[in-house]
Amino acid sequence: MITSDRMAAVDRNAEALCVPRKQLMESSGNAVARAVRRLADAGASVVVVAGRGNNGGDAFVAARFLDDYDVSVRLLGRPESITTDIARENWEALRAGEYDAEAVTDATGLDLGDPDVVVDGMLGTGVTGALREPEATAAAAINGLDASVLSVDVPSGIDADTGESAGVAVEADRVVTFHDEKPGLSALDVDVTVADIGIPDAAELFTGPGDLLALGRPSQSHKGDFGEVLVVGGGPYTGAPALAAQSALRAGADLVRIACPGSVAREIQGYSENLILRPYDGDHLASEHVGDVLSLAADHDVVVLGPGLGSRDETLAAAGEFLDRYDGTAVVDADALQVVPEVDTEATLLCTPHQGELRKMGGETDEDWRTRAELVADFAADLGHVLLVKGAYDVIADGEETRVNRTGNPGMTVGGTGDVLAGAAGALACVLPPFQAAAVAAYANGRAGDAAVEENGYGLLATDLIDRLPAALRSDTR
Ligand SMILES: NC(=O)C1=CN([C@@H]2O[C@H](COP(=O)(O)OP(=O)(O)OC[C@H]3O[C@@H](n4cnc5c(N)ncnc54)[C@H](O)[C@@H]3O)[C@@H](O)[C@H]2O)[C@@H](O)CC1
Ligand SMILES: [K+]
Repeated sequence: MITSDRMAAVDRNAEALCVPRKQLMESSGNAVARAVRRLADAGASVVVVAGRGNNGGDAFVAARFLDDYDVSVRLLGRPESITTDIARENWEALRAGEYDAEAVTDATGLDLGDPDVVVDGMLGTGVTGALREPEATAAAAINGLDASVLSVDVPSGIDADTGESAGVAVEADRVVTFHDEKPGLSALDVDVTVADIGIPDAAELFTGPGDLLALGRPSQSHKGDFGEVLVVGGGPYTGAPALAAQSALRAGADLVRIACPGSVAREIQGYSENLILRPYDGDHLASEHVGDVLSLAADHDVVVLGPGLGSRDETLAAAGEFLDRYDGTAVVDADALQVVPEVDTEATLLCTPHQGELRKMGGETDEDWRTRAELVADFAADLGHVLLVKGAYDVIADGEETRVNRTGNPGMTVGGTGDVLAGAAGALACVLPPFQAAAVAAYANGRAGDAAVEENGYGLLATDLIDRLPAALRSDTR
């Protein structure tokens, strides 16, 4: 099963893995043509009704693989309004090849005749809301025929994720869907063929630019939409919570506060005017602070617990008590990680251990990343939390899904990069589910590190990563 959003991400990842979209479209169209061959013999009459998006593009390709059929293609709308280059190029191929391919601008002019087969390539995963004109009239016309109706990817008008339609929809006899089942199709009473279109497994297993699409920022965004993060850290180390906080801001959080000992607050006060401090007395986290930190945490979307906390017994005990009583979302990093296996919490945790910390948590690791991915997935399932295990290949697992991140470089073993990753994960967990937030955080953090090394060579500083996170989080940057 794959959702439309995930399919778009995988499609983009495939492109980044040297399998361009136009090749996917060619494979999709070819799969549709093969389905027509199973429905009717050569010479049969086929009408292809195409929309202006890539669903239509697939249908144009299918027509090219049916030269021994009596095929006519009807584009709903003007050719100039075709929304993608790859669909337009496939339209132009039909026109250049003098296929029977015409554009109709209103469905009243759409005369489908009495074909043996109709290929419904009007709309696929790009549909939003009830079918508008001319698609609505065209769908009704298609439903009125006694032809075999074959829908491309999804019956037009049906939401691929829910199987529902907001109005009229094509009643298909058969659907050829691509790459993987769509959740909404199993709800329909229709024969579904899942066609392999050559998307490498790597496009799903490895993080890539497609994973950033989920971050699309709605234009009309308001302050507070992108979340408020509370960093709970500092103790023997003062820089770590500041790095995590600045990273959370750069990764898109609207506001970040740091709950830290007074001794730490005095140190980092001058670091940056972007940091809002909530000091508690003393020089390390202890159980008497837990109540206040919990009520502070309640006013934030995500907590980042751990940077620079140190590993005094009473600090670890306090971290454990905080997690026992906290029921929100928390990124747990550094010294706080070791208490996670003991806590029994309602909280949603996103743990970011390196391999040494993973072992201290009771997990197993392995030099080979494939073996490591399996071990981490099993441990995540046992823990019941999301794990992001840092390494040359980062492994992200929640017990159901596993993803591997290949961005990053040896220069990133310098101190502080873990705090930057934790802060970025905290900001992303405000706007994404924790597993996705972890995958995107690993991908962007490594990408920022690669950009830093590309520009300055090795000798990377954690602050170099922070400055490069915004670019690393944009799916349009190369
Ligand atoms: N994502 C992938 O991996 C692949 C996708 N492919 C095809 O690409 C399709 C998705 O293409 P697109 O994203 O371009 O979207 P679609 O082609 O599904 O539809 C987008 C077009 O329909 C219009 N539209 C949206 N809602 C409408 C409504 N309610 N009434 C009338 N018109 C409406 C939009 O304005 C846009 O022009 C998939 O269904 C599949 O057929 C394939 O090429 C293979 C690979
Ligand atoms: K369709």
